[in-house]
Amino acid sequence: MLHPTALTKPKARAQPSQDPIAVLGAGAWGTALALLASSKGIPVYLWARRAEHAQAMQEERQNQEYLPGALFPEHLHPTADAEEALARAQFAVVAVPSRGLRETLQGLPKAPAYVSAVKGLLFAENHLLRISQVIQEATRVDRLAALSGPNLAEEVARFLPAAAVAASRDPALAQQVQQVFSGPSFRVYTTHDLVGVELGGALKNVIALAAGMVDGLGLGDNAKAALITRGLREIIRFGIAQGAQEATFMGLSGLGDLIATAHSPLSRNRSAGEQLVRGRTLDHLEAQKSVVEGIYTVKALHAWDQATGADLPITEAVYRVVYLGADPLEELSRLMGREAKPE
Ligand SMILES: NC(=O)C1=CN([C@@H]2O[C@H](COP(=O)(O)OP(=O)(O)OC[C@H]3O[C@@H](n4cnc5c(N)ncnc54)[C@H](O)[C@@H]3O)[C@@H](O)[C@H]2O)C=CC1
Ligand SMILES: O=C(CO)COP(=O)(O)O
Repeated sequence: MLHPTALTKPKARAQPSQDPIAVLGAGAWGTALALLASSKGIPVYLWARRAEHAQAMQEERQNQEYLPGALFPEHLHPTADAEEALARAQFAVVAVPSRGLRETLQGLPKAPAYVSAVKGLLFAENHLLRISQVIQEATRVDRLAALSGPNLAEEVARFLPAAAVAASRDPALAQQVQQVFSGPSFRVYTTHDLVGVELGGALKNVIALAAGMVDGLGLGDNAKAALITRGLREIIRFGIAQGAQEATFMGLSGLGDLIATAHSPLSRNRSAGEQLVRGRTLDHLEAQKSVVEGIYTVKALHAWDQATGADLPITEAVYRVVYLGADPLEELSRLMGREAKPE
């Protein structure tokens, strides 16, 4: 059911000139993106790895498992047949969690271009890999983009207003993505800063874990504002060292996503942080049905920090709480007691 304040959903109009897209991964976010494009009349093939999941979505015309209640428009075609999904796709949106992504892509037919909707990072063979790099390695396709921003899937699927940024070094691809997903409830900007957009989306999950810890410990709004601000500074410092542009992190995929994720009760990363300080175990969080990407991103960043000596104090504190069982209040005093310096 539509939220009373939802913007007018566009009437499904057939646009035969628009080629289909494939969405790989029928979780909450893949499904929300599929809804956005298909509600504009663009044929969307939503690929699920499990045949029974695809079949259930075909019969129920919704994704009961990951996004219940959002009914599928006629142009949304759930399928477990990757050949069918990718046959005529102008591009494939990748919405599979970072773990298992490489193996998943290696087993599928190729698309002419890929758009990462994944907010994660991998560390392998002493290298930190952004998701577009993992996609490139797995598919050998060079036309790559990322779509990122403050986009909680449940809100996007209810056609509540939201905005995102489509990043690609190929301006035509960024515009293609912009055109496919733009609509009355979803405004898409473009940028060429693929590195910045991917890093902003991935690293904010670590700060969201910390924000959840602040909530769980009842440390207050001043503490959370300080964490978000200093967390953003940490993201910017790291991002610039990786070749990103500072301005990108002040945009939707940096500050914007941090605000949404660090505050929203819908964010799985924020609530994972809250649950951890209230005694939930890492095993429990990993066993949950829905992915908590920050848990893996913080591990990858820690490995990178160990290998290179990057300066990531908040990230390291989160790592120690999540993986070493450190006391979050001790980690906080360690952060508060760091050497005094100018802002
Ligand atoms: N949920 C959200 O609000 C948003 C999520 N994202 C990002 O999108 C990505 C996907 O997230 P969600 O759709 O929310 O996750 P989800 O947990 O709702 O669904 C994950 C989907 O991937 C499948 N899957 C799980 N492990 C797999 C594997 N090893 N190989 C192939 N498929 C696998 C699951 O069956 C499920 O269909 C994540 O990187 C997340 O950070 C980005 C923006 C918003
Ligand atoms: O990336 C998101 C919102 O932009 C979703 O955050 P969670 O994965 O924490 O739910």
